[in-house]
Amino acid sequence: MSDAGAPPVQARGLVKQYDDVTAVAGVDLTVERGDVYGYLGPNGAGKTTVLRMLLGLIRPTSGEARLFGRDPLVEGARALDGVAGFVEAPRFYPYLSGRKNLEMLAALDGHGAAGRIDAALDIVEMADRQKHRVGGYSHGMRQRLGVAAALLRDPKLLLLDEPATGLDPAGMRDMRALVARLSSEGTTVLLSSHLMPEVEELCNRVAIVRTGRIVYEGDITSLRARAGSHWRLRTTEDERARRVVEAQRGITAVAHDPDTPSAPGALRFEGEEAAVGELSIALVEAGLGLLELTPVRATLEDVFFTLTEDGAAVPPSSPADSDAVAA
Ligand SMILES: Nc1ncnc2c1ncn2[C@@H]1O[C@H](COP(=O)(O)OP(=O)(O)OP(=O)(O)O)[C@@H](O)[C@H]1O
Repeated sequence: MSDAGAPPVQARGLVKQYDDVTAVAGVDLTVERGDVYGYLGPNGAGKTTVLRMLLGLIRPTSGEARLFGRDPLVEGARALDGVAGFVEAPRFYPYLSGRKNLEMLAALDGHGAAGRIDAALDIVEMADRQKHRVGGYSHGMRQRLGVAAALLRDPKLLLLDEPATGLDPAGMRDMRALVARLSSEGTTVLLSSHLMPEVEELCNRVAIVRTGRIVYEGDITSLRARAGSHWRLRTTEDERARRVVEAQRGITAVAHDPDTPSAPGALRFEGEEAAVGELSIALVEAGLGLLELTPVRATLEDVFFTLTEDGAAVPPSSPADSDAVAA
């Protein structure tokens, strides 16, 4: 049953097992109204599989998904009221024009979709190419036509699987502008991506996934705060500098700085600004010349790689249910 206040997307304990491959290993996910939610992970992390389960295209091995409170496996097409998007690349008849493809989709969809074709083509800036055969479209134009097809449903929720992947820089910029525009007009968006800069630019919330499991979920601002920072120091005398740094109150995690190969004696450490200020005085008082003392802030890209690369601390995968229904 639909619930007027239910979030656009809610998943609890989603698991998808393919023989010995756990594609999705227990995903909890809530997308609230107005979110642009990034489902971010490297290739093979299970992004497409999650989107397929959310749309009811495949059956989870265990767990459940709701769209506006409706279960796509129980309510079928009705659960997809107000929901649109594409999983992997959108597909069209290549020998028909973009417009003809949209007309066919609109005829299947009903609900006034035919009346929205012109507006949808305008929004994705494809009006001038609508009469051309899709077979001659660039990848970016096909992606935009995919979004136009989704807009025919007048969606309150858009699910987009890697919408900018494979696009050239201009195509990426156009796609990002399009998503930002749809969001500003009130559409909730869930998009998958393997590109942190894209998610950082577009999304207010993010789930970072690795081998089917969420390793971070929350808003981008908190993720940025978590990125942390350290300091880099170069002086005229490496060994003595290290002793002064290690003796300084408030300074921790002192180590050689591997990011400065041209200066093998460079140090890195952590500390509040006040302690670093005192350290700089102590260094000068010890007769050391300061060549560099720089705060180094980790980027979100760094955090993404730390969370998703092999060896990152992730709880072990739980065995998936055995009563799988093959999709
Ligand atoms: N139908 C299937 N049968 C067997 N294994 C599958 C199937 N679909 C996906 N997998 C496996 O599940 C894992 C997750 O795949 P999925 O396509 O969801 O990842 P993804 O994050 O979307 O990656 P990509 O960005 O490369 O598409 C992969 O190891 C994949 O090989």
